[in-house]
Amino acid sequence: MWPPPPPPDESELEKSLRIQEENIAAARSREIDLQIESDRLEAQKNRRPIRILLLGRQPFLFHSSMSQGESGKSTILKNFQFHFAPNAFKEDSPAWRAVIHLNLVSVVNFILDLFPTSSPAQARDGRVGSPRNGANDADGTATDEIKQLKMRLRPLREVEAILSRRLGLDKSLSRRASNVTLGSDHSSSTKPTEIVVRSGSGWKALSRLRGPGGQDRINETRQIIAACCADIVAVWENEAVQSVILEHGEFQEQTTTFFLNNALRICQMDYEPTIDDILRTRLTTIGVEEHLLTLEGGQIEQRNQEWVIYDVGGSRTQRAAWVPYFDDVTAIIFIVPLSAFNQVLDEDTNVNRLFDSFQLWRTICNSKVLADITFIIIFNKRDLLAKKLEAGIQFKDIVTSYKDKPNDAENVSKYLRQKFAGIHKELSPIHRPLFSHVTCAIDSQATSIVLVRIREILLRMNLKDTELI
Ligand SMILES: Nc1nc2c(ncn2[C@@H]2O[C@H](COP(=O)(O)OP(=O)(O)OP(=O)(O)O)[C@@H](O)[C@H]2O)c(=O)[nH]1
Ligand SMILES: [Mg+2]
Repeated sequence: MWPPPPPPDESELEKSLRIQEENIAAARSREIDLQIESDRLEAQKNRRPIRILLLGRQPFLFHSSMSQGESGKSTILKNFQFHFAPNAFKEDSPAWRAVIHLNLVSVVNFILDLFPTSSPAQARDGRVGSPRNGANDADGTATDEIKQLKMRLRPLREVEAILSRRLGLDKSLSRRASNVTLGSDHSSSTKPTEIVVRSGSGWKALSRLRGPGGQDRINETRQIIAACCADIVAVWENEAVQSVILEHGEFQEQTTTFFLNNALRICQMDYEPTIDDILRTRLTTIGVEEHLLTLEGGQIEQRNQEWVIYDVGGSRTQRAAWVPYFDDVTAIIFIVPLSAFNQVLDEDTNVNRLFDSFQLWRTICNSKVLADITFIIIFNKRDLLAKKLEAGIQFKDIVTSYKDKPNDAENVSKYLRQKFAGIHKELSPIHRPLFSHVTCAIDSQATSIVLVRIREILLRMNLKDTELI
């Protein structure tokens, strides 16, 4: 017990000396406490942030066809933010709402553009069509219902323009097949706009800005979308639209159909994006994006730990840009889209995407600069792999070494894990660990289990690096 009780026969002088000593000791103790606290804060400040490089394939943006959904780097990043920094993630909600609205509106505009109000032949001759209700005319002109919807939904053009501007959308990179119609060459592209944002453009902050009329204009778009709700739903439910969509398998794969299926909810004035909605957004970023994440939960030693996550472009032309980021990273998370096994590269249609991932993985494993770095592989898009295999696509037709193993997602994932682990082992002169996980990044619940494991690995590696263990 401090201070100890006074001796029973203490004189006045002894008492005053004792109190003086006790005060000095108490002040000293306070000083020590303050020093400990300040050392702790200093250590925290100097604590090395965990640096993570997210690698995987990225689209090659200057190809004439629309790029397909990629490995899911940004989706994994969103999962990290949602699980480990939920408050900061929530603050971005208005920005995500704008992106979701833009995803929805651009796909609606795209669909409407597929139906010309007059056929190309009529447009040439100046003839007026005689469309039938309920189905698309044989010559590709819009039906009466679609014509009316097109007219009523005209304000969505302005909404798309406003949202694109507010989000800093890069027009020179975003391609849209607005001149593609069913009456003309619809085989060339039936995919909606690819929304492209240049890295570092601070789009989240931009969409929140209260610049001259900034927030007002965003609110205006929300009102227009709410007013158009019934017509947007009608477009999606229209028979002619559905038959066009069904015809084109590629469109089916687009996550944008998710927003159309949920249009009624998303178009409400009081709509707040859910995590599922946010994980489905499609926002292609080119260049290197740096994201700072301050852990909000976890164990005491993990709290306020800073993570810097680099989302790095993966197309062949962008790979030289990676090199400066290799320095000083704690870990590389390499993302392989499992479903890409039967797709080719946009930039070279002779190269299968899966084989390109093998090649890329070889390069990374071979790199001397990366010799001491922790490697984590995420095999993503398990759901889409399962869908393709269930639809009858044979994995062994593309990867012949698979031979007669069962054509299901579990066995194919296992096989690919072994393949990638084999390359890693072959290219590691001395033993180094490899952590691999299979995910479906749009399933936040299931992904959280993987992320918690990754966090443990990263913290362990970081402590080892700073020689604390
Ligand atoms: N079905 C399914 N879709 C996914 C999965 N992971 C990501 N997606 C979707 O795939 C699309 C592309 O994902 P992104 O995370 O943007 O891919 P990325 O690697 O960042 O792509 P780029 O930035 O273009 O290189 C998004 O619309 C995601 O919602 C998954 O596991 N399953
Ligand atoms: Mg991305």
